[in-house]
Order: sequence, then structure tokens, then C-alpha cells
Amino acid sequence: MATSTPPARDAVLLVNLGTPSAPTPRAVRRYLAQFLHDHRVVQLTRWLWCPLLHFLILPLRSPRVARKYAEIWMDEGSPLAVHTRRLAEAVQARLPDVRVSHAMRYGEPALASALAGLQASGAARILVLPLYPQYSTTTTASVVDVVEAVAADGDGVRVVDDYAVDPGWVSAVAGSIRAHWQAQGRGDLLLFSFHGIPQRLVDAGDPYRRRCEAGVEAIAAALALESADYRVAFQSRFGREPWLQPATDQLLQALPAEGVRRVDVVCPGFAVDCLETLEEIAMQNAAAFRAAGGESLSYIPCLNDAPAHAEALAAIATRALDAWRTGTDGP
Ligand SMILES: C=CC1=C(C)c2cc3[nH]c(cc4nc(cc5[nH]c(cc1n2)c(C)c5CCC(=O)O)C(CCC(=O)O)=C4C)c(C)c3C=C
Ligand SMILES: [Fe+2]
Ligand SMILES: [Fe+2]
Repeated sequence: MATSTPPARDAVLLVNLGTPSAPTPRAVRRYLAQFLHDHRVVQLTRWLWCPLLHFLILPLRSPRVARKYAEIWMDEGSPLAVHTRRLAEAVQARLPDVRVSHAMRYGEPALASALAGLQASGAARILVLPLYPQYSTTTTASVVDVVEAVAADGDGVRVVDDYAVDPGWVSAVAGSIRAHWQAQGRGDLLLFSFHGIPQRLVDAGDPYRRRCEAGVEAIAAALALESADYRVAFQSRFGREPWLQPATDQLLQALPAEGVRRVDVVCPGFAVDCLETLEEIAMQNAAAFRAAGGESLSYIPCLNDAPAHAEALAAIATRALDAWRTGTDGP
């Protein structure tokens, strides 16, 4: 008699930011509209922000950003979508007794539907693992907003809030930098570039900058780096208000005058490669660095679906699920 596999009682849902479904102005506009209506991302009041967004930002930005997506688009889709899907498969291979899937905060597969689907399938424990190593109100808290809206009492769903100094993840990032240096040679300086956020949010208590710096310290220690060997900067500024400093693009253009001819750039805030790493860093900033007198910018890819990354995330999920099952952590 044929037997069917019982549904896994525990589930892990990897959640990434999201990305357009196509490199076209229309698809980019749809994605940006959802993203930029999130009050965790833009805090302006609706009556001020909506006219600006609908009549100025979306019409002007969507075609320009669509051209950038077209430059990095893969045969199977947007790099962020492709790498996130492959990462989820790699984590699943390491957790045979748990159902692993992925969802996006903006766009598809939608986080709310993925959660509702897991609940309907009878999963007893759903562990949401946002693919943001460093907690921020702009990213992780926005995932929590959706979780709380779908699982009103929080019962059966938990969220990992941060893994900025998790030893497995730190060792995976350090290992990827070491491997890059072995294969490509080492530059004069290593730049850690993180996505920025408005300085105003950090002043109001967002721990993001501290979490980025704590992670850098741990990675630098794992690589036995001296403080002169590396710098930290923040990229991808959006809007006019002050964002975290120093800005990656400005720092890169100042480095040649300080005698830095070859720079290595790693982006440990991004779990997988995306527009902000492949286009902004590896294309745009690399060209600007050379134009400012630098010789070469060597981009160190994100962990993507590397075995060490999948192992680190699987271990984080296993620890959280074990603590949940045995009641050895708080709710
Ligand atoms: C890794 C963490 C991220 C933080 C923190 C973050 C904050 C943040 N982002 C914007 C605005 C935009 N970000 C855009 C792209 C984008 N952002 C992240 C991650 C973080 N954002 C990723 C992974 C990506 C790439 C997505 C992809 O499809 O590859 C964009 C879209 C592109 C563009 O129009 O330039 C915007 C807009 C704000 C305002 C913000 C904090 C307040
Ligand atoms: Fe609106
Ligand atoms: Fe962003």
C-alpha cells in the first residue's frame, strides 16, 4: 500500500525584500508603489507623500530603475528572486524534517499569502527568518507588521529578529572574503558597504547602525584585520534628508586621493545579490572609483546559496525551533 509523507509540523519561511517581476517600467512601478507605501520605509503623512509618489517619483523613477534592472536580469528572473529561491532550496536540503519556503515583503511570493498557506496546511510552528542580518525598523519590523496582521495573537508564528553576530553567519562571510582574496588577490583596503537608512531613524532608536558595526567587528576579528585594513560605509541613499554617513559613493571617490588604488567591497547587509550590489556597487561605484583615479574595485559577491550560508541559516533556524519546542526561550 502506498504511504504518503505526513506534512512537516514545523516550517521555516525565509523572507526577503522583494523585487519587480520584470525589468519593465510597469513592473518596477508596481513594485515601487507597494514598497514606498510602507510607513516603515517612508514616514511622511499620506496627504503629503501620496501626491509626490504618484505624480512625480513613480513616473520618473520607474523607467530609469527598469533600465538598471535590465542590466542585471538573469535568464530565470531578478537576481534577488533567483538567489533567494536557490537559498531556500539549499536550506531545505539541510532541514529534511522541516518545511522550508520563501516569501517576499513586497511583490511575489507575497508574505501574507505564504503565511496563511502554511497555517492552513497545519504547520504547528512557523519560524519566519527575515533575510536581513542586521535588525532595522525599516526592514525586519516591516516583516513583523505583516506577521502580526496575519497571525493576530502571534500564536504559532515567531520571527528571528537579527543574526548580525551569529558565529556561523560571521564565519560564512569571513570565509567568502578569504576565498575571494585567495582567488583574486587582495586590494589595499576592504570596504564594508551596508544599505543606508535615514539618520533620523537611528537618532530615534533604530539599532541598525550598531548592528552593522557589531557584525563588522566580528568579521574583522575572524579575519584578524587591523583597523587600518577596513572601513564601513552606507549606500543606496533615497530622498533628500541626511542618511547614515559616510556614504559609500563619496568615500570610494575620496579613497584614491588617500593612496588607495585597489579596493575590495563586500556588502554583508545583503543576504543575496541584487540591484544594490550588482548594479550600484559592481557597476556604478566601480566606474566612479576608477574615474576618481582608483585602479580597480573588486566586488566580493553576497553569500547567495553558498553551502556555508545555507548551513548558517539552517543552524539559526534549528536553534530557534528547538528552543521553541522545549520552551527554553521566551515567546
Ligand atoms: C538590506 C537592507 C535594506 C535596508 C535597510 C533598506 C532600506 C531602505 N531602502 C529604501 C529604498 C529602496 N531600496 C531599494 C532596493 C533595495 N533595498 C534593499 C534592502 C534594504 N533596503 C534591497 C535588497 C534592494 C534591491 C531589490 C532588488 O530588486 O534587487 C529600492 C528600489 C530600487 C530603486 O528604486 O532605487 C528603493 C526605492 C529606503 C527608503 C530604505 C529605508 C528607509
Ligand atoms: Fe498612495
Ligand atoms: Fe532599500
